[in-house]
Amino acid sequence: MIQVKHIRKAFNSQPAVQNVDMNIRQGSIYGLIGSNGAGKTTLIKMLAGIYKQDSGEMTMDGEPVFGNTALKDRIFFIPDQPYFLPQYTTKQMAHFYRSMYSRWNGQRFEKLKEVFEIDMNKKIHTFSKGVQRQVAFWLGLSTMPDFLILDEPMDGLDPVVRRKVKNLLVQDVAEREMTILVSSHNLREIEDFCDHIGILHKGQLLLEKDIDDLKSDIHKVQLAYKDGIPEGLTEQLSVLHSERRGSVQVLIVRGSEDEIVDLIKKTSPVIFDWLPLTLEEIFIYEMGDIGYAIKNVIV
Ligand SMILES: Nc1ncnc2c1ncn2[C@@H]1O[C@H](COP(=O)(O)OP(=O)(O)OP(=O)(O)O)[C@@H](O)[C@H]1O
Repeated sequence: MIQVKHIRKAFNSQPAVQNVDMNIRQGSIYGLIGSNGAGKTTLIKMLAGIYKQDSGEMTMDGEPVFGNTALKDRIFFIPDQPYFLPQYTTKQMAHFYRSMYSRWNGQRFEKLKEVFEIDMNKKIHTFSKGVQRQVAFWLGLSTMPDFLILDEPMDGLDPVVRRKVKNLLVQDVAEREMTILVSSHNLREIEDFCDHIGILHKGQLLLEKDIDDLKSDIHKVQLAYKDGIPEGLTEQLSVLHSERRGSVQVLIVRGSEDEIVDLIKKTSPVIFDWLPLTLEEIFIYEMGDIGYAIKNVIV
Protein backbone atom coordinates (compact mmCIF):
# COMPACT_ATOMS: atom_id res chain seq x y z
CA MET A 1 0.00 0.00 0.00
CA ILE A 2 1.34 3.42 -0.94
CA GLN A 3 0.04 6.37 1.07
CA VAL A 4 0.76 9.98 0.28
CA LYS A 5 -0.52 12.68 2.63
CA HIS A 6 -0.37 16.41 1.91
CA ILE A 7 2.89 16.14 0.04
CA ARG A 8 4.64 19.30 -1.04
CA LYS A 9 7.88 19.90 -2.91
CA ALA A 10 9.10 23.22 -4.24
CA PHE A 11 12.11 24.27 -6.30
CA ASN A 12 13.40 27.79 -5.65
CA SER A 13 10.19 28.52 -3.69
CA GLN A 14 8.07 27.52 -6.69
CA PRO A 15 5.85 24.57 -5.74
CA ALA A 16 6.17 21.66 -8.19
CA VAL A 17 3.84 19.41 -6.16
CA GLN A 18 1.46 20.56 -3.44
CA ASN A 19 -1.32 19.17 -1.24
CA VAL A 20 -1.20 15.80 -2.94
CA ASP A 21 -2.98 12.89 -1.24
CA MET A 22 -2.95 9.42 -2.78
CA ASN A 23 -3.86 5.92 -1.66
CA ILE A 24 -2.61 3.14 -3.86
CA ARG A 25 -3.69 -0.36 -2.87
CA GLN A 26 -1.37 -3.35 -3.05
CA GLY A 27 -1.66 -5.09 -6.42
CA SER A 28 -3.08 -2.02 -8.08
CA ILE A 29 -1.88 -0.30 -11.27
CA TYR A 30 -2.19 3.44 -10.76
CA GLY A 31 -1.84 5.77 -13.73
CA LEU A 32 -0.70 9.30 -12.99
CA ILE A 33 -1.70 11.54 -15.89
CA GLY A 34 -0.58 15.11 -16.41
CA SER A 35 0.68 17.50 -19.04
CA ASN A 36 4.31 18.64 -19.31
CA GLY A 37 5.41 20.32 -16.10
CA ALA A 38 2.41 19.05 -14.07
CA GLY A 39 4.74 17.62 -11.42
CA LYS A 40 4.66 13.92 -12.31
CA THR A 41 8.42 13.36 -12.28
CA THR A 42 8.81 15.32 -9.04
CA LEU A 43 6.12 13.24 -7.33
CA ILE A 44 7.52 10.01 -8.73
CA LYS A 45 11.07 10.85 -7.64
CA MET A 46 9.79 11.40 -4.10
CA LEU A 47 8.09 8.00 -4.23
CA ALA A 48 11.27 6.41 -5.53
CA GLY A 49 13.16 7.90 -2.56
CA ILE A 50 15.28 10.21 -4.72
CA TYR A 51 13.80 13.54 -3.59
CA LYS A 52 12.80 14.31 -0.03
CA GLN A 53 9.47 16.04 0.33
CA ASP A 54 9.42 19.53 1.92
CA SER A 55 6.37 18.55 3.96
CA GLY A 56 3.76 15.83 4.20
CA GLU A 57 4.05 12.09 4.61
CA MET A 58 4.83 9.37 2.12
CA THR A 59 4.78 5.71 3.16
CA MET A 60 4.89 2.28 1.57
CA ASP A 61 3.43 -0.50 3.71
CA GLY A 62 3.51 2.01 6.56
CA GLU A 63 7.25 2.74 6.21
CA PRO A 64 8.53 6.22 5.38
CA VAL A 65 10.13 6.23 1.93
CA PHE A 66 13.02 8.68 2.05
CA GLY A 67 16.33 7.26 3.33
CA ASN A 68 14.82 3.81 3.95
CA THR A 69 17.37 1.29 2.66
CA ALA A 70 15.28 -1.76 3.54
CA LEU A 71 12.35 -0.39 1.58
CA LYS A 72 14.53 0.51 -1.41
CA ASP A 73 15.28 -3.19 -1.81
CA ARG A 74 11.58 -3.65 -2.65
CA ILE A 75 11.23 -0.67 -5.02
CA PHE A 76 12.37 -0.47 -8.63
CA PHE A 77 12.24 2.84 -10.46
CA ILE A 78 12.53 3.22 -14.23
CA PRO A 79 13.02 6.94 -15.01
CA ASP A 80 12.04 8.55 -18.31
CA GLN A 81 15.67 8.09 -19.35
CA PRO A 82 16.84 4.80 -17.86
CA TYR A 83 20.34 4.92 -16.41
CA PHE A 84 22.98 2.21 -16.84
CA LEU A 85 26.56 2.15 -15.70
CA PRO A 86 28.80 3.48 -18.51
CA GLN A 87 30.03 0.88 -21.01
CA TYR A 88 28.12 -1.91 -19.21
CA THR A 89 26.46 -4.84 -20.96
CA THR A 90 23.09 -6.20 -19.78
CA LYS A 91 24.92 -9.17 -18.26
CA GLN A 92 27.23 -6.86 -16.30
CA MET A 93 24.26 -4.77 -15.14
CA ALA A 94 22.57 -7.99 -14.01
CA HIS A 95 25.64 -8.79 -11.87
CA PHE A 96 25.53 -5.29 -10.44
CA TYR A 97 21.83 -5.51 -9.55
CA ARG A 98 22.33 -8.99 -8.10
CA SER A 99 24.70 -7.45 -5.58
CA MET A 100 22.33 -4.53 -4.86
CA TYR A 101 18.93 -6.23 -4.59
CA SER A 102 18.57 -9.10 -2.11
CA ARG A 103 15.56 -10.48 -4.02
CA TRP A 104 17.34 -10.61 -7.41
CA ASN A 105 16.03 -13.67 -9.26
CA GLY A 106 18.50 -15.21 -11.74
CA GLN A 107 15.90 -17.65 -13.06
CA ARG A 108 13.52 -14.82 -13.84
CA PHE A 109 16.34 -12.99 -15.61
CA GLU A 110 17.03 -16.07 -17.77
CA LYS A 111 13.33 -16.52 -18.52
CA LEU A 112 12.89 -12.90 -19.55
CA LYS A 113 15.86 -13.24 -21.91
CA GLU A 114 13.56 -15.30 -24.15
CA VAL A 115 10.85 -12.65 -23.99
CA PHE A 116 13.03 -9.67 -24.87
CA GLU A 117 15.46 -11.41 -27.27
CA ILE A 118 18.22 -8.87 -26.62
CA ASP A 119 21.93 -9.79 -26.76
CA MET A 120 23.01 -9.53 -23.13
CA ASN A 121 26.69 -9.34 -24.04
CA LYS A 122 26.35 -6.12 -26.03
CA LYS A 123 27.03 -2.74 -24.45
CA ILE A 124 23.69 -1.18 -23.54
CA HIS A 125 24.59 2.32 -24.77
CA THR A 126 24.89 0.93 -28.32
CA PHE A 127 21.17 -0.01 -28.30
CA SER A 128 18.35 2.22 -29.52
CA LYS A 129 16.29 4.14 -26.95
CA GLY A 130 13.45 1.62 -27.14
CA VAL A 131 15.75 -1.39 -26.67
CA GLN A 132 17.49 0.34 -23.73
CA ARG A 133 14.08 0.77 -22.14
CA GLN A 134 13.37 -2.93 -22.64
CA VAL A 135 16.69 -3.71 -20.89
CA ALA A 136 15.49 -1.56 -17.97
CA PHE A 137 12.26 -3.60 -17.74
CA TRP A 138 14.20 -6.85 -18.04
CA LEU A 139 16.54 -5.92 -15.18
CA GLY A 140 13.82 -4.24 -13.11
CA LEU A 141 11.45 -7.19 -13.18
CA SER A 142 14.33 -9.51 -12.27
CA THR A 143 14.75 -7.63 -8.96
CA MET A 144 11.21 -8.86 -8.08
CA PRO A 145 10.03 -5.49 -6.79
CA ASP A 146 6.92 -5.04 -4.64
CA PHE A 147 6.64 -1.48 -5.94
CA LEU A 148 7.43 -0.66 -9.55
CA ILE A 149 7.59 3.04 -10.35
CA LEU A 150 7.60 4.02 -14.01
CA ASP A 151 8.06 7.49 -15.48
CA GLU A 152 6.65 7.67 -19.03
CA PRO A 153 7.49 3.99 -19.60
CA MET A 154 5.94 3.56 -23.04
CA ASP A 155 7.95 6.35 -24.70
CA GLY A 156 9.99 4.95 -27.56
CA LEU A 157 8.42 1.49 -27.46
CA ASP A 158 6.73 0.18 -30.59
CA PRO A 159 3.18 -1.22 -30.29
CA VAL A 160 4.29 -4.87 -30.22
CA VAL A 161 6.81 -4.27 -27.45
CA ARG A 162 4.32 -2.12 -25.52
CA ARG A 163 1.87 -5.02 -25.51
CA LYS A 164 4.63 -7.41 -24.44
CA VAL A 165 5.73 -5.15 -21.57
CA LYS A 166 2.15 -4.49 -20.43
CA ASN A 167 1.48 -8.25 -20.37
CA LEU A 168 4.57 -8.85 -18.25
CA LEU A 169 3.56 -6.12 -15.81
CA VAL A 170 -0.01 -7.37 -15.48
CA GLN A 171 1.34 -10.88 -14.91
CA ASP A 172 3.49 -9.72 -11.96
CA VAL A 173 0.55 -7.83 -10.50
CA ALA A 174 -1.69 -10.90 -10.78
CA GLU A 175 0.86 -13.44 -9.57
CA ARG A 176 2.66 -11.58 -6.77
CA GLU A 177 0.53 -8.51 -6.13
CA MET A 178 3.19 -6.09 -7.27
CA THR A 179 1.98 -2.48 -7.09
CA ILE A 180 2.66 -0.21 -10.06
CA LEU A 181 2.66 3.56 -10.29
CA VAL A 182 2.98 4.70 -13.87
CA SER A 183 3.10 8.26 -15.17
CA SER A 184 2.17 9.44 -18.63
CA HIS A 185 1.09 12.60 -20.38
CA ASN A 186 -1.22 10.46 -22.47
CA LEU A 187 -4.28 8.79 -20.99
CA ARG A 188 -4.80 6.59 -24.05
CA GLU A 189 -1.32 5.15 -23.73
CA ILE A 190 -1.94 3.57 -20.33
CA GLU A 191 -5.71 3.42 -19.83
CA ASP A 192 -5.96 -0.21 -20.96
CA PHE A 193 -3.87 -1.55 -18.11
CA CYS A 194 -4.49 0.79 -15.18
CA ASP A 195 -7.19 0.17 -12.59
CA HIS A 196 -6.94 3.63 -11.04
CA ILE A 197 -6.22 6.99 -12.63
CA GLY A 198 -5.09 10.19 -10.95
CA ILE A 199 -4.94 13.48 -12.83
CA LEU A 200 -2.19 15.86 -11.79
CA HIS A 201 -2.54 19.45 -12.91
CA LYS A 202 -0.21 22.29 -11.93
CA GLY A 203 1.21 20.25 -9.05
CA GLN A 204 -2.17 19.27 -7.59
CA LEU A 205 -4.14 16.07 -7.90
CA LEU A 206 -7.43 17.09 -9.53
CA LEU A 207 -9.08 13.72 -9.11
CA GLU A 208 -8.47 10.06 -8.44
CA LYS A 209 -10.81 7.44 -9.89
CA ASP A 210 -11.38 3.69 -9.99
CA ILE A 211 -11.74 2.86 -13.69
CA ASP A 212 -14.27 0.03 -13.20
CA ASP A 213 -16.53 2.32 -11.14
CA LEU A 214 -16.28 5.00 -13.80
CA LYS A 215 -17.05 2.63 -16.64
CA SER A 216 -20.05 1.06 -14.92
CA ASP A 217 -21.64 4.41 -14.10
CA ILE A 218 -21.49 6.28 -17.39
CA HIS A 219 -22.73 5.16 -20.81
CA LYS A 220 -23.20 6.29 -24.37
CA VAL A 221 -26.34 5.40 -26.33
CA GLN A 222 -27.72 6.32 -29.71
CA LEU A 223 -31.45 6.50 -30.25
CA ALA A 224 -33.88 7.23 -33.05
CA TYR A 225 -37.67 7.44 -33.02
CA LYS A 226 -40.26 7.70 -35.79
CA ASP A 227 -41.59 10.96 -34.40
CA GLY A 228 -38.62 12.37 -32.57
CA ILE A 229 -37.42 11.71 -29.03
CA PRO A 230 -40.40 11.17 -26.67
CA GLU A 231 -41.17 14.04 -24.36
CA GLY A 232 -39.80 13.63 -20.86
CA LEU A 233 -37.27 10.88 -21.71
CA THR A 234 -34.16 13.00 -21.32
CA GLU A 235 -35.52 14.35 -18.02
CA GLN A 236 -35.97 10.79 -16.72
CA LEU A 237 -32.44 9.81 -17.71
CA SER A 238 -29.49 11.49 -16.06
CA VAL A 239 -28.10 13.01 -19.28
CA LEU A 240 -24.61 14.49 -19.12
CA HIS A 241 -24.41 15.33 -22.80
CA SER A 242 -26.73 15.13 -25.78
CA GLU A 243 -26.03 15.66 -29.46
CA ARG A 244 -27.97 15.19 -32.67
CA ARG A 245 -26.31 13.33 -35.56
CA GLY A 246 -28.75 13.45 -38.47
CA SER A 247 -31.86 11.59 -37.40
CA VAL A 248 -30.06 9.95 -34.48
CA GLN A 249 -29.71 11.32 -30.95
CA VAL A 250 -26.51 10.45 -29.10
CA LEU A 251 -26.73 10.64 -25.30
CA ILE A 252 -24.11 10.32 -22.57
CA VAL A 253 -26.02 9.02 -19.58
CA ARG A 254 -25.13 8.37 -15.98
CA GLY A 255 -26.65 5.46 -14.08
CA SER A 256 -26.97 1.69 -14.01
CA GLU A 257 -27.07 -0.06 -17.38
CA ASP A 258 -30.21 -2.11 -16.50
CA GLU A 259 -32.23 0.93 -15.47
CA ILE A 260 -31.24 2.87 -18.58
CA VAL A 261 -32.11 -0.05 -20.88
CA ASP A 262 -35.52 -0.54 -19.15
CA LEU A 263 -36.40 3.11 -19.44
CA ILE A 264 -35.41 3.43 -23.08
CA LYS A 265 -37.05 0.16 -24.20
CA LYS A 266 -40.41 1.34 -22.83
CA THR A 267 -40.31 4.20 -25.35
CA SER A 268 -40.00 1.77 -28.34
CA PRO A 269 -37.16 3.41 -30.28
CA VAL A 270 -36.52 2.36 -33.89
CA ILE A 271 -32.79 2.52 -33.24
CA PHE A 272 -31.21 1.82 -29.86
CA ASP A 273 -27.48 1.12 -29.77
CA TRP A 274 -25.04 0.98 -26.91
CA LEU A 275 -21.83 2.72 -28.04
CA PRO A 276 -18.33 2.27 -26.64
CA LEU A 277 -17.13 5.14 -24.48
CA THR A 278 -13.43 5.90 -24.19
CA LEU A 279 -11.94 6.79 -20.84
CA GLU A 280 -11.07 10.17 -22.29
CA GLU A 281 -14.77 10.85 -23.02
CA ILE A 282 -15.75 9.63 -19.56
CA PHE A 283 -13.35 12.05 -17.92
CA ILE A 284 -14.51 14.95 -20.02
CA TYR A 285 -18.23 14.37 -19.39
CA GLU A 286 -17.78 13.28 -15.78
CA MET A 287 -15.85 16.37 -14.87
CA GLY A 288 -18.02 18.84 -16.70
CA ASP A 289 -16.33 22.21 -16.93
CA ILE A 290 -13.07 21.00 -15.46
CA GLY A 291 -13.09 18.17 -18.00
CA TYR A 292 -13.20 20.55 -20.90
CA ALA A 293 -10.60 22.82 -19.31
CA ILE A 294 -8.11 19.99 -18.99
CA LYS A 295 -8.97 18.23 -22.24
CA ASN A 296 -5.44 18.71 -23.51
CA VAL A 297 -4.11 16.98 -20.40
CA ILE A 298 -5.97 13.75 -20.93
CA VAL A 299 -5.89 13.21 -24.68
N1 LIG B 1 15.41 20.06 -10.43
C1 LIG B 1 14.53 21.06 -10.62
N2 LIG B 1 14.87 22.35 -10.38
C2 LIG B 1 14.00 23.37 -10.56
N3 LIG B 1 12.73 23.18 -10.99
C3 LIG B 1 12.33 21.94 -11.26
C4 LIG B 1 13.21 20.81 -11.10
N4 LIG B 1 12.52 19.69 -11.43
C5 LIG B 1 11.28 20.09 -11.80
N5 LIG B 1 11.16 21.42 -11.69
C6 LIG B 1 9.95 22.22 -11.99
O1 LIG B 1 8.85 21.60 -11.33
C7 LIG B 1 7.70 21.59 -12.16
C8 LIG B 1 7.22 20.17 -12.35
O2 LIG B 1 8.17 19.46 -13.15
P1 LIG B 1 8.12 17.90 -13.39
O3 LIG B 1 9.35 17.51 -14.14
O4 LIG B 1 7.85 17.21 -12.11
O5 LIG B 1 6.82 17.77 -14.34
P2 LIG B 1 6.33 16.57 -15.25
O6 LIG B 1 4.87 16.45 -15.04
O7 LIG B 1 7.15 15.35 -15.01
O8 LIG B 1 6.61 17.12 -16.71
P3 LIG B 1 7.06 16.38 -18.08
O9 LIG B 1 5.85 15.64 -18.57
O10 LIG B 1 7.41 17.53 -18.95
O11 LIG B 1 8.21 15.49 -17.75
C9 LIG B 1 8.10 22.29 -13.45
O12 LIG B 1 7.69 23.62 -13.36
C10 LIG B 1 9.61 22.18 -13.47
O13 LIG B 1 10.19 23.28 -14.14
